Amino acid sequence: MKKVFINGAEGKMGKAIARIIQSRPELGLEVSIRRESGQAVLGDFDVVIDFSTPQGAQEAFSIARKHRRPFLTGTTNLPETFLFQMQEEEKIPVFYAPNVSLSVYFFTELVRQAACMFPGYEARLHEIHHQYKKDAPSGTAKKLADVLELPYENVTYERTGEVVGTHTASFVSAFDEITLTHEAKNRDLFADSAVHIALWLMKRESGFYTMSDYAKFKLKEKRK
Ligand SMILES: NC(=O)C1=CN([C@@H]2O[C@H](COP(=O)(O)OP(=O)(O)OC[C@H]3O[C@@H](n4cnc5c(N)ncnc54)[C@H](O)[C@@H]3O)[C@@H](O)[C@H]2O)C=CC1
Ligand SMILES: O=C(O)C1=N[C@H](C(=O)O)C[C@H](O)C1
Repeated sequence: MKKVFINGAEGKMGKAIARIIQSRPELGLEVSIRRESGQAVLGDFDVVIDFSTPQGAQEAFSIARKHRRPFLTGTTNLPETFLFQMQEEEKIPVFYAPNVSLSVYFFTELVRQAACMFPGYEARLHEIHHQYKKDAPSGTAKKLADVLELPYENVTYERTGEVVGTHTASFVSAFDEITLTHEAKNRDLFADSAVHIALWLMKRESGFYTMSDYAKFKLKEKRK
């Protein structure tokens, strides 16, 4: 059994990840550490999965480096300096994605292609999330804004109810409008993917990995 250290363990994502690990023994994983803010880490672990806060992610990264264990974070709104630090990492495998879902990765590629297909159209982005979400716009919306070369200030957003996460890219002209929407219906979309990425990350060399690396691996695996 491989031991998983969940950082932000009592949060919405932390709990969903623990539930998936516990309900699927065939994955060969067990939760060995559940860390919340300020807690010391006692015990052994093979991989760190972090969904917490920017501060929590940086603490967990330091712990992963100290113990030389792979580190996966999906925490959003991370400072540029920390993103740079992760990108430069040479001691351990590190994975970061503002959205760990493969379907969102391919949705982002669709949006990239649509932007090429509709030059001269005005690109717009709108996202909707649950009332508890701390950052805005979402990490996913910022990634989509980068793809569309839109300033983050132009992204519109709503915070309401229990919405898991909806992202809409529109291409607008005076005569028509093309709309692409990804709607996450359940947080397990992210939690299940995070668990599979962690399994994959444990087999990687030291260095920095993103969804693009993971998607390439999955596509190759499918072709076999
Ligand atoms: N990359 C992705 O696919 C996804 C990313 N997220 C991101 O994950 C993060 C967490 O999301 P949720 O679980 O919804 O939030 P949440 O607020 O439900 O959970 C965060 C947890 O982190 C804990 N925490 C706070 N400071 C900490 C510290 N210093 N060390 C360890 N734990 C600490 C909190 O007590 C809480 O239990 C957010 O940044 C969110 O945007 C969420 C869903 C998917
Ligand atoms: O906080 C959330 O819930 C989510 N955060 C991520 C983001 O900021 O893009 C991903 C997902 O949309 C859910």
